[in-house]
Amino acid sequence: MALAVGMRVLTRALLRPWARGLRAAPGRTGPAAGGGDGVRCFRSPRVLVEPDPAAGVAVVKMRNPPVNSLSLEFLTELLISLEKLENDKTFHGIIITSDCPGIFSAGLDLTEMCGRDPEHYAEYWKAVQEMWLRFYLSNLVVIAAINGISPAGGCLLSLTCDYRVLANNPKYAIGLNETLLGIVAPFWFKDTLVNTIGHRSAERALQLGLLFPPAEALRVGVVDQVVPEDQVQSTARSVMAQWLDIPDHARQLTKILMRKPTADRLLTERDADIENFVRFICKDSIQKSLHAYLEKLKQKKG
Ligand SMILES: CC/C=C\C/C=C\C/C=C\CCC/C=C/C(=O)SCCNC(=O)CCNC(=O)[C@H](O)C(C)(C)COP(=O)(O)OP(=O)(O)OC[C@H]1O[C@@H](n2cnc3c(N)ncnc32)[C@H](O)[C@@H]1OP(=O)(O)O
Repeated sequence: MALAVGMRVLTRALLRPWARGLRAAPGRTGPAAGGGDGVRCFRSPRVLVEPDPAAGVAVVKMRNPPVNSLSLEFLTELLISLEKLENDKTFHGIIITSDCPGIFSAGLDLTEMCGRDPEHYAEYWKAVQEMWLRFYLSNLVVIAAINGISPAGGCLLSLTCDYRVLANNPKYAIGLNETLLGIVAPFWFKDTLVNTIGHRSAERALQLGLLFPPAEALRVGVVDQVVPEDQVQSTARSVMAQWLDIPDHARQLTKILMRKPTADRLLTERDADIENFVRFICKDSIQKSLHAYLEKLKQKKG
């Protein structure tokens, strides 16, 4: 009993620095509907939360069609959903997955980084940082059930999770492919990849902008498991059950021990990182290449 209380105090002390200033901004979430068992179901236009209170797990489905690009509004809704689940003692784990067929997330929303003013770029980048910090340091067990392609920011979101299950579909690929767009993955994207697959593999993947198909993703360690498409959700559920078997305080403290130095680096350089991003993204050459890339995506259909 005394040990459990001591652990709770220690956990709070360790988590406190991240709790401050990391609250999600108010957004357009819909009213929470009371479930029959007293557990709240969260709804918002772009995030569907399916709670399983008996298991202590919620499935968070991203539905920002057509490609789950991480727009400012979508990021805000994701953060609010995460915060609500973290604040509800019923939940110990979340599974993040996509409601858009064939696409986990197309990454950062290119329209947020193209043709806007510096204030907008700063606001957007702060939201991207927030997404990374909040998911990376979440006290919940977070498992990615990756049921579609997951480039760049989509891969980053997966990398913040504790475990990644990828559907074995040759059309799907995952990786930080920023260099292919003529942009540079920021240091905290890089650090997260290095922490996951090691320095040498990360260097090669980042320089070449590699998007790994399932077998390669598993071999290099970008994902932990590749399973048939129809088993992605059930596999995520059974992995979650294993993780939830571990005493929560011990697991949470270990997660923080492992991730704190990486998160601290961004926390101490957060404003400078925003300034760097704004300077970089405002460059004519970068704007031109992002614009051309967006046009190419649009013309692909026609
Ligand atoms: C020294 C260093 C100093 C400083 C560094 C400082 C800062 C660093 C600076 C920048 C870092 C930025 C990091 C960026 C991270 C990112 O995530 S960038 C985004 C990367 N994503 C991609 O490249 C994916 C692009 N999309 C696709 O490849 C395809 O859309 C798809 C494979 C995901 C899906 O293909 P389809 O199903 O065929 O769908 P369509 O291609 O037809 O797309 C439908 C629709 O959606 C629009 N769209 C697609 N992706 C995005 C996106 N990421 N953002 C916004 N919009 C997107 C696409 O244009 C189509 O639009 P419409 O034609 O329907 O209008």
